Amino acid sequence: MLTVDQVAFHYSAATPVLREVSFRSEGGEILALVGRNGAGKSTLLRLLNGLRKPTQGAVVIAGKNTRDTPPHIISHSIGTVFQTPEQQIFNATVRDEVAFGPNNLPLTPQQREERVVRALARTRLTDFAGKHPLDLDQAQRRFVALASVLASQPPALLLDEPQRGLDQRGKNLLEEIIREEQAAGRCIIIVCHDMEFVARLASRIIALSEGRLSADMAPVDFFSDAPAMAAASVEPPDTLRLSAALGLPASLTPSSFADHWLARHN
Ligand SMILES: Nc1ncnc2c1ncn2[C@@H]1O[C@H](COP(=O)(O)OP(=O)(O)OP(=O)(O)O)[C@@H](O)[C@H]1O
Repeated sequence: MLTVDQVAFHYSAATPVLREVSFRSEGGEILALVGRNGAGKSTLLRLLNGLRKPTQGAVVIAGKNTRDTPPHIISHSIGTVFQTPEQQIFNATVRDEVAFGPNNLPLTPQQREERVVRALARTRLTDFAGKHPLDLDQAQRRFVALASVLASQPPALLLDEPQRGLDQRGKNLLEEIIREEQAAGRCIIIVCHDMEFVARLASRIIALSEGRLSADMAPVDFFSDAPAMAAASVEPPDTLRLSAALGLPASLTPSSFADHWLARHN
């Protein structure tokens, strides 16, 4: 469904930002894109959603090569929630914002309505449908941006620091929605600096270091690999540190830590 093949990119000829980046996803998985500031994560997102074209190599999403497909067509295959929701919200009501995607798809009025109602319900925005999105708080605006992407039902989702600014309830809701999208077979790519969130959710970690792919690993392997973490400037989540300190098998979540602990003491 998603192929990134030997991609290189530079904004100016002198400084390559991405080099020889390749990975694939068939969907039904959550890819966490990690790396230090300036490693090229946001640039890679812009290549994935077609806002930028690779200098070399190819990005192909749901059979469409971004090189010869306009971004508004690519957006039917890969929906983006930007780091700052204000970057993408432009309608005067939450409902219109969420309806924008479905209104541009070949759907019946009833199908459009169903998608909007469902996306509003999933993001707990039903009661705010008539409000101006910019009258909502920061966390709700993030969910407006997410709802508008969900309503279009693209096969792939790009989420840039989606958990930022959310309280625990918001993070739980976000996690629930991301897992549902994964279960529906979509490919979800999350740029994230929060390693607790990554450890809980990701099925794969794609790490960038100075514009190169430095790791494409399962989280449990990545968080047990000190050189891989150092290259991406990443610290392991607390449960991993604790399990390492106690000589227990690597645990990505408190519940798996508890299982290993109880297994040792029973
Ligand atoms: N529009 C641009 N024009 C020129 N250089 C840019 C532009 N955007 C980013 N860069 C440069 O490209 C490199 C990669 O930046 P990018 O924003 O992709 O990294 P990042 O991994 O997303 O960083 P962060 O975690 O801080 O968001 C950096 O050196 C940055 O200064």
